[in-house]
Amino acid sequence: MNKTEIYVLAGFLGSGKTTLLKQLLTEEKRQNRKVAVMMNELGKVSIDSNAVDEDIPLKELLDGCICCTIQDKLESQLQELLVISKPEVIYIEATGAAHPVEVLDAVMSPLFVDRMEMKGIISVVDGKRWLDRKLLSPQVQQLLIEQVRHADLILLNKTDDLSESEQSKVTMEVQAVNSHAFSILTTYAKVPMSQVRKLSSSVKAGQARSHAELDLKLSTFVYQFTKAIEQTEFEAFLRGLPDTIYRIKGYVKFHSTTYPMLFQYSYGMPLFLPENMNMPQNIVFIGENMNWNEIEEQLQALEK
Ligand SMILES: Nc1nc2c(ncn2[C@@H]2O[C@H](COP(=O)(O)OP(=O)(O)OP(=O)(O)O)[C@@H](O)[C@H]2O)c(=O)[nH]1
Repeated sequence: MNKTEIYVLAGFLGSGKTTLLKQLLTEEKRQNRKVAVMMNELGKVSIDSNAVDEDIPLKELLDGCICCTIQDKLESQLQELLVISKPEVIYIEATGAAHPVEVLDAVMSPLFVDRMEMKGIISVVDGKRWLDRKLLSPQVQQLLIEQVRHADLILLNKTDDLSESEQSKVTMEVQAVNSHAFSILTTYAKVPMSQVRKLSSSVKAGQARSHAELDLKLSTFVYQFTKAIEQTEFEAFLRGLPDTIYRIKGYVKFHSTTYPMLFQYSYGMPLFLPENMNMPQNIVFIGENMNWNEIEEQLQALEK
């Protein structure tokens, strides 16, 4: 099964996400790739959807943020795209108010995570707004920083509004917040497609890297259980996890249960909910500075 590549376009209101989306769609079309788009806007009516040509499957999530109020809707629409349209790539434009960890969380559903390859988060930064960020409320400043901190590729956009010294200042400040992501100065979000294709933020079981290698940034890891495991051993595994794991969710089958249980874990708190049918035993992890290889070994040990 060919997996669909997923890219999340993040960045504050007005930074240039839709402008970027248009560039990417033009380039994908030129390369004859099958594309789909999901757009999330906070208002009741779509403003940016005319940026997408009619022949591209488009799902719109209006009047709510994908990271909170309309997560279920996102799940069903994404599943429909993955199962019916089966594009080679899906671009998801998040609202400017979305936190990257929560967007990843909303997108990586254990029900169909094996159909997709999370390629990464591309954050667009409005250079002037970044330099003037002290004028914004502390919450908004924090959001701007989080959107940069968790990105896999950063576009320092609207450079036509910046002097050369301001461009260097934005570059230095952004790299100080996130030195792992490639950052690039752009006007009208013109980014070389080769930079976009290079991204890869997910790790799948069996693909883990060398032992010492940490994923220094935010990354995701997917494991598929093939057997039932012992609940007490799983709970002991959870207690030993580092606090840089923000989220785990998925379906886990225990020796004591007939069907896999829905399992949710955020910021250290586990929750188990019984299911009454067989679910794919995928489990999704989202964390930062993680050696997923170690986690994979511990999970394999639970299955022995
Ligand atoms: N001067 C200048 N304007 C730009 C640049 N990139 C985008 N814009 C303009 O900035 C405005 C906002 O761009 P969008 O791409 O709509 O930004 P967005 O992040 O999608 O905005 P929201 O959907 O409101 O969050 C538009 O008028 C763009 O034409 C740039 O590099 N320079």
